[in-house]
Amino acid sequence: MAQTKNYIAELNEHAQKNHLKLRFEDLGSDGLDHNKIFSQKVIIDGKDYPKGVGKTKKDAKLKAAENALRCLLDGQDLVTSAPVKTDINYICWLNEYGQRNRLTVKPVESTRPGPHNIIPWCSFMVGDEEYPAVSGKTAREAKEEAAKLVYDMICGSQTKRSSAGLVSSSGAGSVTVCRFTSEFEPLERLGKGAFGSVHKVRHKKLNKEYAVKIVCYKEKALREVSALSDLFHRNIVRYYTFWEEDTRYEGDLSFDSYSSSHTADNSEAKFLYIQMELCAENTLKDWIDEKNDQGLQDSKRREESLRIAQEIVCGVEYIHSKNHIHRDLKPANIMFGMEGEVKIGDFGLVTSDDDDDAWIERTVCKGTPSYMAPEQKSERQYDRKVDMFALGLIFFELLWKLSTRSERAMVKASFILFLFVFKQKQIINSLLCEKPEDRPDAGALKAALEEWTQIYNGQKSFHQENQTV
Ligand SMILES: Nc1ncnc2c1ncn2[C@@H]1O[C@H](COP(=O)(O)OP(=O)(O)OP(=O)(O)O)[C@@H](O)[C@H]1O
Repeated sequence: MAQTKNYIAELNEHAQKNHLKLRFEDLGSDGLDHNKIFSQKVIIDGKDYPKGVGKTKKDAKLKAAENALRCLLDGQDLVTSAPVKTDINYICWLNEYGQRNRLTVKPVESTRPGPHNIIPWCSFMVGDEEYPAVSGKTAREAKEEAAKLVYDMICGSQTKRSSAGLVSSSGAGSVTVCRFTSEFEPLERLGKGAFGSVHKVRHKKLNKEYAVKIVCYKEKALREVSALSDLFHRNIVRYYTFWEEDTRYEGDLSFDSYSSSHTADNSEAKFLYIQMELCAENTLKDWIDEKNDQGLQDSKRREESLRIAQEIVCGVEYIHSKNHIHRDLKPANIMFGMEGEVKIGDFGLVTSDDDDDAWIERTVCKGTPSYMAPEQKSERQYDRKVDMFALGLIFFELLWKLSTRSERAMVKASFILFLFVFKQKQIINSLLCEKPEDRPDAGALKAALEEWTQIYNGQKSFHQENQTV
């Protein structure tokens, strides 16, 4: 069962830390004895915060604390003592709420004798939940008041904020707080891919930085989340959580063209927000470009390349051990952690490879064309060896200045020379085999790289010793 957060304790702590004078005010109750509704509000340094309502005093207090915390942490405007005027049609809102959540919404209208005349009363049944009855001067007013009460209890009297990105409105009068901007402070947009964008954010309460990727729910997003949540490895970008929102973050202009083509005709379209560890801003693509600009095929580059190659293959071995195929390995999808360690990211095309021996039928042509294995471009059946082919090309780029596709093709053609120079014959040659079954798996590649490193280090120390004699 989902646990309610202790907003009262959190608010007390916040007030203590910031030397604020905090008190709760009991606003009494409404309704009949068996079906009362309680209200409370928070007053901090003499200022009122939105009231909280609930079926018990404790619920109302909790809701009031939650409302105040939201205001304080988001910097939301305070409510004034004057009632907030809204143009929300509460009955419409309630009907839409019922439709969205597949709950029946039924008004229960009645009349009760008053001191001078008959008074109309109304309450609502929403699903199995019976909300308190309230009275009005007319039957319509009683119904509206009853719907407003349900709205207050569900939304906690939060008033709609006008600033962009903080509230998402998903229908006439419907107001929901956007989790992205209420929990996080967006700092900058880090990247924009074909399906969405990635933002650097700060968690407001934890004061820690993360990356949040926002993608349209219907595309590759769920596959990405599901794979990431299976994976926990030093060389794979760490996943924390995801959530779904009806709308995109409004500060995210990258969706403008996307949303018009993908969501305009689909009011059901939702967005997934994926919270991940924040990596350094430079990807492996930037690393390669930088080395190529320096123009040297020096020993330092070879040493660093070897370390990077080893870490990539460790990550890939782990991905394969969990029966996943990445399918889009390329330098732009390989990032670095804050200590320089490799972090494989972008699991948007990941697929499962449950059967070790069988070639599973897959969608043709998924991945980035220039890194695709031959069978990935043309055949419906391929396996994890497509990742090994991409690794072969990545290793080439790590070691050599290959800036264009034609250069890459040329090096493949003058392969013998390349292999002779670097004694990498078996490894890279085998990774780029046309036939997937001839390519090594990640475990064999890792072992070969370790051997290569030992030989390289041995040669290096031999060379250094000879130079110092
Ligand atoms: N965890 C992260 N930390 C820092 N930057 C990140 C992180 N994840 C992604 N990025 C940045 O955002 C860019 C786009 O991310 P990503 O590749 O996941 O998006 P995408 O929409 O799947 O892209 P593509 O079109 O390449 O498939 C990356 O190239 C990288 O620069």
